[in-house]
Amino acid sequence: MGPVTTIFSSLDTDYRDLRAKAVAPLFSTARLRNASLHGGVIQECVSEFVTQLASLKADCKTNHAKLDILDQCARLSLDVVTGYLLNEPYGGLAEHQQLPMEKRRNAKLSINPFIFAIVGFSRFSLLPNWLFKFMYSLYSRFSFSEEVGRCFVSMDSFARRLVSQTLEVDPAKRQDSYQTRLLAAGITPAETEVQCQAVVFAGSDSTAVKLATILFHLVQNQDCLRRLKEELQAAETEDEGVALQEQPYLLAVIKEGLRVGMANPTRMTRVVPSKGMLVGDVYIPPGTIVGVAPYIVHHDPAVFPDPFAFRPERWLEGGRDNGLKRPNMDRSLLMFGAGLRACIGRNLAQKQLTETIKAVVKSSVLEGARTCQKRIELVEWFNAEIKGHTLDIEWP
Ligand code: HEM
Repeated sequence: MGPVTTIFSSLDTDYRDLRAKAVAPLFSTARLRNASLHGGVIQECVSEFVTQLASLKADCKTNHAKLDILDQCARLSLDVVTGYLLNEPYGGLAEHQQLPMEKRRNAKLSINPFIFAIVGFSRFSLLPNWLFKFMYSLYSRFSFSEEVGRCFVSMDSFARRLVSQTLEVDPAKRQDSYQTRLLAAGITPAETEVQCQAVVFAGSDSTAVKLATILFHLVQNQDCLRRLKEELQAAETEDEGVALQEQPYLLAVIKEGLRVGMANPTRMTRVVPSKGMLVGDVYIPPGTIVGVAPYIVHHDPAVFPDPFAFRPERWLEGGRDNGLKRPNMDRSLLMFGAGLRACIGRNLAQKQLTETIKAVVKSSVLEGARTCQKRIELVEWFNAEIKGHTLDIEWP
């Protein structure tokens, strides 16, 4: 992000760890659970998302129109990440609410160009660094538009305002947040602003792509949708607060969605440390850049037969033992990366997915819908892009 090294881009372990450890408690399961209870920020965003989906559906049905679920998911993810981590939703869901229905249905989230600009330069990220820098400077020159500039300014002033509001409050009385924690760890306000922008990008796009992919497959597999609804209804009639392990089909749908959803399809790179390493009987010398690509391992037919099919049942075969853990298959799941540099936001992402899918399925809003394309096509960069930035569904 400009001259600032973020949690993502840092190669210096101490630099990265100071920042990542400062914000880690925000992703605890207890904190996330509270935010998903009635009145919590995640619950409020999800509930608004479902309400909007229902009214957009009614309008689409009357007017035989299509709805872009990717854009709806992008609005939700943006508000969940900002509302939960920065204590103020950016306003993705509220945007365009004042427009007449027809315009609202066709309007796209205004901050998209900020997200796409970052996704865009990730296409060069696997090049050697000197070539990346060259390509990036060319790309920035030719892809820059006034709209992109406006989005960066808007995101910049959002982050600046939140950080300066935090600084106005006595440190002992500050509300817990991403910015509060970074400032308390001694990070400068200027850097904190940039780290906040980076996490907005990190958390919004990937979660939106995964969620839209799951909804897309549920629309295409109305039997899955029915089975999920039955499971959720049965859980509701039992005790309040049924543990996720007691909803195996929901868990299986999410796992399968995370497997087939390609938010980061290309290889996660690592550098072989000073002693070198053995992979099987192959010695890889120190300093070699190695990597594994989720696209390859998630679609390995030896592990996942018929790998491009969305089949939550594959996680249930063999019973409900171990909370659906299937070591042979789990080992091939890399959607959040692996090791010390794995995704720090995975709990938040999974919570958003779980709560949203539950609420969408219970609302019946996707019943009878169909997708406007057979399959999802990607442009395969580090952050994959769904072709055309659109996933339309309709209710015939
Ligand atoms: C389904 C949604 C998400 C997916 C698929 C995803 C995926 C990833 C992947 C593949 C990496 C790189 C891991 C590696 O190199 O091993 C990563 C890193 C990261 N993610 Fe996520 N992510 C998601 C959601 C989030 C959210 C919600 C946040 C925060 C709000 C977040 C914050 C980060 C950060 C800060 C890193 C850098 C970690 C580091 O380099 O130390 N992500 N994510």
